[in-house]
Amino acid sequence: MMSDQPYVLALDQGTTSSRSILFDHQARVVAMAQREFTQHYPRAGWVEHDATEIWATQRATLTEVLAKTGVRPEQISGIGITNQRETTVVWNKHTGLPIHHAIVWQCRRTAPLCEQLKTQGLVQEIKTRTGLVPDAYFSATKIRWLLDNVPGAREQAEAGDLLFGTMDTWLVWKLTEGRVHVTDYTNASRTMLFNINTLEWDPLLLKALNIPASLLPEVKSSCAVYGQANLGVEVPIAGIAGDQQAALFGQLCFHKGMVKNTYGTGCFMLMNTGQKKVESRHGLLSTLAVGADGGVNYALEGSVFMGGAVIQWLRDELGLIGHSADSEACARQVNDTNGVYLVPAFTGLGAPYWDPYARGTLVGLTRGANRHHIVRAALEAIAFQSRDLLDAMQQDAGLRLAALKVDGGAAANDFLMQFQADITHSRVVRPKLLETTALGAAFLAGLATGLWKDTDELAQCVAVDREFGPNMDSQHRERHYRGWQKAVTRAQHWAEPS
Ligand SMILES: Nc1ncnc2c1ncn2[C@@H]1O[C@H](COP(=O)(O)OP(=O)(O)O)[C@@H](O)[C@H]1O
Ligand SMILES: O=P(O)(O)OC[C@H](O)CO
Repeated sequence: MMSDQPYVLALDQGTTSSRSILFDHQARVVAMAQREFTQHYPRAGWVEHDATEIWATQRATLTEVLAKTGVRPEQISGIGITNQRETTVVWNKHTGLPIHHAIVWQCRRTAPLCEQLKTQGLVQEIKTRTGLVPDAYFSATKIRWLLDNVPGAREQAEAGDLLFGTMDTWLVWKLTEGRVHVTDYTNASRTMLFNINTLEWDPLLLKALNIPASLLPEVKSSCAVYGQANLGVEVPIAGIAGDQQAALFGQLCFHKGMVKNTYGTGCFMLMNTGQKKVESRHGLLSTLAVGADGGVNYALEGSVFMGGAVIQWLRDELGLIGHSADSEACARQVNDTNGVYLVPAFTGLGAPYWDPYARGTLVGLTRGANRHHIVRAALEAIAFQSRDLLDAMQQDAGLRLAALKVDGGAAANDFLMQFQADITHSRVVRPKLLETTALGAAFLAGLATGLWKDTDELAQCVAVDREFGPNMDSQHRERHYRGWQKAVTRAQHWAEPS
């Protein structure tokens, strides 16, 4: 079989773009295609995507990759799907049409509903059952909002006519032409409706949020055949994982204590904690991940909402740079930030602060501050937020990390990576292939279909590009970090709860 089907196709459905990447048996990228799609901001703090446009862009990239390479669908052993997590779409199962735009993970519209959950005394129940904190970030309150606000939705849901999905579920539904309604454990664990102890949808939370169970997909392992995609011939969909868990797998963090940090739109640091769920005492989440055998492992996660997105903001809203990559040269024009700190709390602060009312703040400005200082402060902010996560993680796990594995688009920035090593006093290890999210999905699908036989074989496919060693004296490091912490206090609790 291997010689006839030497390829695996990863569909990476991200927050700002849909990508398809074709890998060969050595996990080399044969071809890649990418399409951006529209970000809708109907009100301050609200973010939506059109799921129909997402499907169109994803399908177009798939077609493009095959056309570019001349690879035929029958040569593909399997499809792996990885996706922006939590983003919620609800559709009618008869027409296949979404009832509303998808509500994106970044969207803050359900913050008041989360306040209600807190006053109902559900904080501890949510934490124990789902590993999460009541925050607008997760899918549960987004589903509830759709049922309460889209005319007729509640009645249709009660009648069993509606289906819910995160983007993995939506893509599988489309690829199988409405035959399969499924998700995997990692995506389910981000909904705030899934019990990560029993590995089942949680009846108490469904009741508390008034969400009919008939909306929910079947939950399966991340490494399994879910159904056949119709690409002219049938190709098995054989791997699904939320993008951060896929990156953890793609970075070969199958075992307890291994950590990766992804610098994409947001920053997401995950530590595999093996078969044991670790409950954080420092504002991190417990979530599901994928173990070496493709089965369920637990992870600690720190989620930062604004990572590379702050660089896009410098580019698109402030016009300080022409391209994201220009941020590096711009930051290197100056030796420091001249006392400037930027806290990019544009959609509140995620871990470890969980403050939906925090807002972006630029502090420490003096007459000498220029655009180079601000750009440098933005890059440093990405690393400071990651240090917040790493400190919390090391305290929760009771260990000191020797090395941080990094990936994602902004990990290409050498200035950022060096500053990350300096400010965390850790080695930072960057792989040759930064697309570890897609790689993780490809690995899962390749394992499920027998393209690769085990994780030892996967390890042969991954190579290090560069390591960054810490090079900042400890006094300077801690003084600078204290400056960041002070700046964070200025950003917190800024917006008025509505
Ligand atoms: N060289 C760079 N320096 C800093 N940021 C970068 C660089 N290249 C890309 N980025 C940022 O990384 C993000 C894109 O990374 P990517 O992993 O593709 O994100 P996502 O999967 O979340 O869409 C963008 O926010 C972009 O601004
Ligand atoms: O699409 P990304 O890479 O920004 O990832 C989004 C995360 O999955 C949100 O939890």
